[in-house]
Amino acid sequence: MAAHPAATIPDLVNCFIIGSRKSGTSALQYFLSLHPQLKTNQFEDGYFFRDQEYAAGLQPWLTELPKRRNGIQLIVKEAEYFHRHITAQRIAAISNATKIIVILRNPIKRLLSDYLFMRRYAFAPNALEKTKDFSELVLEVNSSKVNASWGGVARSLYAKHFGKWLLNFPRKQILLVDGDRFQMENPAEILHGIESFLGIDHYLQKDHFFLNTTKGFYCSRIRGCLKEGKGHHPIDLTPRLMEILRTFFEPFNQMFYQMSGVDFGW
Ligand SMILES: Nc1ncnc2c1ncn2[C@@H]1O[C@H](COP(=O)(O)OS(=O)(=O)O)[C@@H](OP(=O)(O)O)[C@H]1O
Repeated sequence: MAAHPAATIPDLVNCFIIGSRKSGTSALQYFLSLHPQLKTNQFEDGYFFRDQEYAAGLQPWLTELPKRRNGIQLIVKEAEYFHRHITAQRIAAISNATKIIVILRNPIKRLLSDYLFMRRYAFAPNALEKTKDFSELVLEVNSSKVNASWGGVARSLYAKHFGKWLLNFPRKQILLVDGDRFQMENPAEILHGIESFLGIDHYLQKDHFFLNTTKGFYCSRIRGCLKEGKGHHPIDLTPRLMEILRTFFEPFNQMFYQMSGVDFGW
């Protein structure tokens, strides 16, 4: 296990929302931040997988986080942690009592969202997503074989990533959230379950939220919707490509259901 300048601090952060990327992590964090017993990070900094920052110790990282007061829990959201395997080991080494929330969406929908996000916002001008169509990236050249070496596909192989977290955290310390349901329904019921998981008061109610029909997403009545940039119109895939992707992901999904004990029905 990686050495770290800090001693183990059992409840350094009460809970991490670790991903997966493009599954609704921001909405989950935003809605939870309405709870008076929760504080959350403002920026995602990838601290636990960035070797240089991690080696510098906890103090600089901690100063960026909200201060915890009695009775207030700290939740840190970093959508990249789920598939960055070193993170599980490093968090467990420092803060092994911390709880973990994983929100997951249908892996094909997640992959599409990931692609569209990179196409719009990737910093690197030579990012493949900027110049290539989805179908060019997702299949190997002149083939109907899925290109599993493309990061977008790899990030949707949930069994592979979840296994690393199970090696480092007891299953009961990890809560799985259905990101498709979270997006489509009033989020209050799922948030109720999260309040129970965290051991905090049941505060968030259905009437804290409303469906913004223009955006097609639930928003907070008091604080409004998530910032622009969240919520893309999906692209249509041909039935053939859809079938190739379904067949490809099926065994990984089944493996994930077995490992987690939850059948998401993807
Ligand atoms: N209430 C609400 N408002 C806006 N968006 C919502 C909401 N609930 C779920 N979602 C879905 O969240 C998707 C973005 O996921 P993340 O926040 O995890 O993305 S990120 O990895 O942090 O960039 C985003 O995906 P895209 O639609 O592809 O942008 C949404 O589908």
